[in-house]
Amino acid sequence: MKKLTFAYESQSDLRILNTGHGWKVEAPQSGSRLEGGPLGEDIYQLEQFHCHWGETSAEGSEHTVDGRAYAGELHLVHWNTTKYQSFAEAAQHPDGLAVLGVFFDVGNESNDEIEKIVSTLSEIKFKGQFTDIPDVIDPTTFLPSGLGYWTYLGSLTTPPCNECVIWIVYKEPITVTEEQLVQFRCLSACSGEAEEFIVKNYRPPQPLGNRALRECNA
Ligand SMILES: NS(=O)(=O)c1c(F)c(F)c(S(=O)(=O)CCO)c(N[C@H]2CCc3ccccc32)c1F
Ligand SMILES: [Zn+2]
Repeated sequence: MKKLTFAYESQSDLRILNTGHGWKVEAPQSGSRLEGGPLGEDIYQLEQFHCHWGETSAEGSEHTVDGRAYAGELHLVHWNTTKYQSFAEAAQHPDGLAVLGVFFDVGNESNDEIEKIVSTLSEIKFKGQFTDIPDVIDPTTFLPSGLGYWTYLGSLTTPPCNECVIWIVYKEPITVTEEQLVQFRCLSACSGEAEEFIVKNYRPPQPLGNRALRECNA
């Protein structure tokens, strides 16, 4: 496969939302582009990013490697702007979306970019709340140093689970702290006073079936 190439811009004025299933950062009309690798000749534009976690650090990722789960997984969701006019249209086609997955390992040093997200979570405790992220976010800082990845054709892991995703999962995890994951788990799934914490929001891996998995050791 050709090398995966990023043209990621630092993003300011990003909005973070509590979806009731977790947090997501919207980057509409972002100038951040992804191409190459398994993406053929098309250009994919960053639409949003979010992440998945578990109630303990023994679980939380939506992919496992030889059966091993990681403490969480960041997803950078892109859509094919070469072929389709909107995200919604792209989500109806097998080559519509490209989602970059980055595993979280728990370690001692907190991830500064994730800290910019964590510092806003107290303002979006309840479902439906949103706030602006004051800092500038550079999505490339979420990526591990080693850019080897696995890729396969799969689906959204959230309803409607359209089979429209070219998954690109990095082999090397990034490090976050237990405290950062604890903050994720303090988000509430409800909009009202009732507090039902989003302690886990990952979908367990599904059978690979006859899907072909390819890898690139960048
Ligand atoms: N793991 S995943 O990458 O499959 C995945 C999610 F897991 C997830 F939670 C979300 S969401 O937007 O936070 C909640 C559902 O809309 C999306 N959002 C996608 C799905 C629908 C939609 C519509 C507009 C923009 C992004 C998305 C998602 F692509
Ligand atoms: Zn996801």
